[in-house]
Amino acid sequence: MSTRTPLMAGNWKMNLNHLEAIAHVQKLAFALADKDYDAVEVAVLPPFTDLRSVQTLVDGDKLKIKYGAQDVSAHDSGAYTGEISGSMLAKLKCTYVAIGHSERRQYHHETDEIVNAKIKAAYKNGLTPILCVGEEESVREEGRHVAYTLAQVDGALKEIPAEQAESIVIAYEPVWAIGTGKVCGADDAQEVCGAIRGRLAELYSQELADAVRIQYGGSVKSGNVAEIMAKPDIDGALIGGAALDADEFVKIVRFRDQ
Ligand SMILES: O=C(CO)COP(=O)(O)O
Repeated sequence: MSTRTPLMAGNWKMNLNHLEAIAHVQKLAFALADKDYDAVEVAVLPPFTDLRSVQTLVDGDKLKIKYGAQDVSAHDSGAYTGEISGSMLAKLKCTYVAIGHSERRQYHHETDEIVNAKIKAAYKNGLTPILCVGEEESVREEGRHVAYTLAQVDGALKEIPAEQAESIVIAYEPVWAIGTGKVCGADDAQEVCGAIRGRLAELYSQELADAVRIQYGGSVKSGNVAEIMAKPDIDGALIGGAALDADEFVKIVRFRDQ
């Protein structure tokens, strides 16, 4: 029986301004009870411009909800126009930072080397990375999805010591299932999440692999989350569209009731 606490994280992507963010987090805080947080860790990943407002709300009302960013610069500081450093996120008391989301890989040409550098920047600043991996549809059609995803894991974790890697969260998000309504079958998701855990055992140790949380992401909704969460190597979900609806996100957090 796993002792891993499930992590349900809402990736808002480029949605909700800071005023909408406050209203949304207040709704979540109102709906979620202490027993929800005992069963599940709940996090939101708003746009950078919302983080200060979310921090003020979470700190002021002592909310149990965690928050983090959707990306971080690989650099410490300096002439990097438009970038946000790990120390800036740490100053806002972010817990998490998503790294290597497929939309960053696709639209911003982030390679495994860049992802690796960003993971190092996150750990340097005490942030917990949510490393996103997953294959495009063509790769799955060719039956190379496991090898492809494991190569992304290898690249991202290069030179990351066990003392750091033991806290990482890995989100398996098959690109073809993101925002498409095409959810990956629970067995297919388990296949890759199980393989990721196996790779962590090879790279580090079985003990470390057993401690790391592996999420599934891609068209997760209240109607499919229970089936996905029933799989032994899936420890939570990274939720896009459905996380923008507070009622739906709360239902996902309460996946055991679905
Ligand atoms: O990319 C995702 C979360 O990071 C998933 O997005 P959807 O839940 O909208 O498919």
